[in-house]
Amino acid sequence: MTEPLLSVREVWTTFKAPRGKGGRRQEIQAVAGVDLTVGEGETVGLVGESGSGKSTLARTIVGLERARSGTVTFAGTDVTTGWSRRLRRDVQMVFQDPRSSLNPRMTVRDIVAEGWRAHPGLVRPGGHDAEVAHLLEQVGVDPTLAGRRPAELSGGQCQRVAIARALALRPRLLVCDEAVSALDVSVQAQILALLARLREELGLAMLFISHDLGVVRQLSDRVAVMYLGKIVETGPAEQLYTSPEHPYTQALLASALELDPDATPPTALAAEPLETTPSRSEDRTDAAPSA
Ligand SMILES: Nc1ncnc2c1ncn2[C@@H]1O[C@H](COP(=O)(O)OP(=O)(O)OP(=O)(O)O)[C@@H](O)[C@H]1O
Repeated sequence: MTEPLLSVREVWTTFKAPRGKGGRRQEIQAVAGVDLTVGEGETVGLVGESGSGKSTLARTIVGLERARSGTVTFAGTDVTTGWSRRLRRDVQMVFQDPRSSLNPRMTVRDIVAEGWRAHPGLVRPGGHDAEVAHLLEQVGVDPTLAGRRPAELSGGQCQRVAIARALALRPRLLVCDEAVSALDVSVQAQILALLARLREELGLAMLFISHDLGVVRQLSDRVAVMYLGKIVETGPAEQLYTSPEHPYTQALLASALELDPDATPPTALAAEPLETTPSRSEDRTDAAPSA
C-alpha cells in the first residue's frame, strides 16, 4: 500500500488553562491522541462542534502549534518538530475570515505574489504579472482587479484571492479551516465548487475543516468526526452520513437536521457560475463598499 501524503499518529496538543479558583493550572487537551491520514489527491473532511479541537489539529499539522507527543509525517518525512522550507511550500492554509487573512495595505497582485519572494524559482523571470493574472483567472477573479486592495473586494473575492495566494506556491495539500463559514450561503456554494474544480484540475489533496456537516459532505471523499479532542469516527463520506456508527456522529447529524428540517444535505455541488469575472451575486450579497 502506498504511504498517505499526510499521516498524523497519536498526536496530542495541550494548552495551559487559566488559573482556577484554587490557583491551580489545569491542562486543556485540545488534541488528544489523534490518528488521521490524507492521501495524495484525497479530500478529507474534519467535522465537529466548536471547541472540539479541529483548528488546533490543523495548526499542529502545519507547525503553528507544537505537538506534545505523537508524529506528523508529510510525504514520508517526519515534520513533527519542524518543516523544511521546501516541504513547507507543499502545504498551504486557507483561513476562515478572508478579510483578516489578507494584508489590507497590499494589492491583490502583491498578495498573490507574496510567497514567491521566498521561492523565486517558482516564477519565470519577467513572467510575474502574467502568472498572477493566470492564478486570478484560475480562481475566478477578473485579473483587472489585481491593483485593488482587499477592502475593495467582496468577501467571496477575498477568499478567492486567498486561494490564489495558496496556489501560487503549487502546494500538494490545502488545509482549509472553516474556509467558507464566514461567507453568504450562495457565495459558499461558489467557493466550494471552485475548490472541487481545483482539486480535479491540480490533483490537490485537501483537509477540509468545518462545523457544517452539509458543507463537508459536498466536498469530502472521507470524513473524520472530532469530539473533545479525539477522532471518534472516520469513514467514506456517504457511508458516514447515511449510517453513522458513533453516538456523537448520530447526534451531530440529528441536530443539523433539527436546525433545518427541510434540508437533506445536498449531494451534488452547485455549478460554479463564473470563471473569470467577479460574481454579480457576490457583488449583490457580499460586497464591501469601495474604498
Ligand atoms: N491558544 C490557546 N490557548 C488556550 N486554549 C486554547 C488555545 N487554542 C485553543 N484552545 C482551546 O482548545 C480547545 C479546542 O479549540 P479549537 O479552536 O481547536 O476548536 P475548534 O473545533 O476548531 O473550534 P472552533 O471552530 O470554535 O475554532 C478549546 O477548548 C479551546 O478553548
